[in-house]
Amino acid sequence: MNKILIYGGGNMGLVYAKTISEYYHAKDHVFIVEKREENIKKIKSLGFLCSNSIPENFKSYDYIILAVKPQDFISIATPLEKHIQDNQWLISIMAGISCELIKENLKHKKIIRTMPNLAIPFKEGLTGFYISSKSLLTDIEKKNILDLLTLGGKILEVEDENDLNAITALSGSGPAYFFYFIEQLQNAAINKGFSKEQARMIAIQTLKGALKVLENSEDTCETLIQKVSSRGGTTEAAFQVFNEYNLGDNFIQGINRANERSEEFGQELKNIILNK
Ligand SMILES: NC(=O)C1=CN([C@@H]2O[C@H](COP(=O)(O)OP(=O)(O)OC[C@H]3O[C@@H](n4cnc5c(N)ncnc54)[C@H](OP(=O)(O)O)[C@@H]3O)[C@@H](O)[C@H]2O)C=CC1
Ligand SMILES: O=C(O)[C@@H]1CCC=N1
Repeated sequence: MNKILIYGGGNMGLVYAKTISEYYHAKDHVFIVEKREENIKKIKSLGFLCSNSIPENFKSYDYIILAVKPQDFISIATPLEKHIQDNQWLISIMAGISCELIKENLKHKKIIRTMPNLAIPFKEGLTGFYISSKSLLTDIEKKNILDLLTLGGKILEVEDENDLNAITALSGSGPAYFFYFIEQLQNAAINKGFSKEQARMIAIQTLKGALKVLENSEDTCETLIQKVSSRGGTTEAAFQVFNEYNLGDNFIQGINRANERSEEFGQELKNIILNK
């Protein structure tokens, strides 16, 4: 059984701790390094090993998941550089931080950069990943890492690391886009007099139904939209308004901005390092 240390016990760090421990039916091979006192208390109350600094037996951990915010990477670089062992693989989930930047700051080559999403605990996540220094990865290590990433759902390897910025904007941030649209449907239902519970049920069931249709169909989304739209009917009327406001184009612009934001993280971190 592999031992895994998670640096950063916030939303995603905890998601990984829970997912890994549920899979192994054990918690004692997961260690979380977290700085926030209230988080440490919560993590310990869930039965995980946790402290605000690297544990004495750090060497015994096979994989180190970097789960702090991109701008906090620099705060973990110094302690990690001191302790990191040649055999340990780093699995970063930080948006926008390149393997090169991690390599330079930790003087360590074994890095997998990944981009998961919030659906990992339900095994319906999508994790894009890029392997830096592939030649250093043994078959057994590759299997272990892919097994670990697959615990959360589907995986997608990219050969060009820049594609991870796009994955971040698409499926990393993606759940939030859908929550936004669902919220609008809920708000519309509430405005029409339905209770909050009814509005939530209407929105969720409509989404589930649409997803089922899509998954079980070979039609494109465009064809499916046509199938819902009776000529001169309500759906067509809604789409006339959506098109008038360029909803689709605006949505894509938002995704493009998220992609740029992911690219910016790396540059911002470089500036922080330069000004230190
Ligand atoms: N949320 C999501 O859906 C996704 C997030 N990601 C990536 O995952 C990473 C984590 O995101 P998320 O979990 O949302 O962020 P959180 O802020 O919830 O979690 C990060 C945690 O790390 C702590 N931390 C910061 N610096 C240190 C340090 N030096 N030592 C120990 N702990 C530290 C933070 O404390 P404090 O708050 O006090 O700074 C915080 O509790 C990010 O890099 C993000 O890009 C990737 C995919 C999806
Ligand atoms: O919003 C963010 O920056 C992170 C990366 C993808 C999802 N959450």
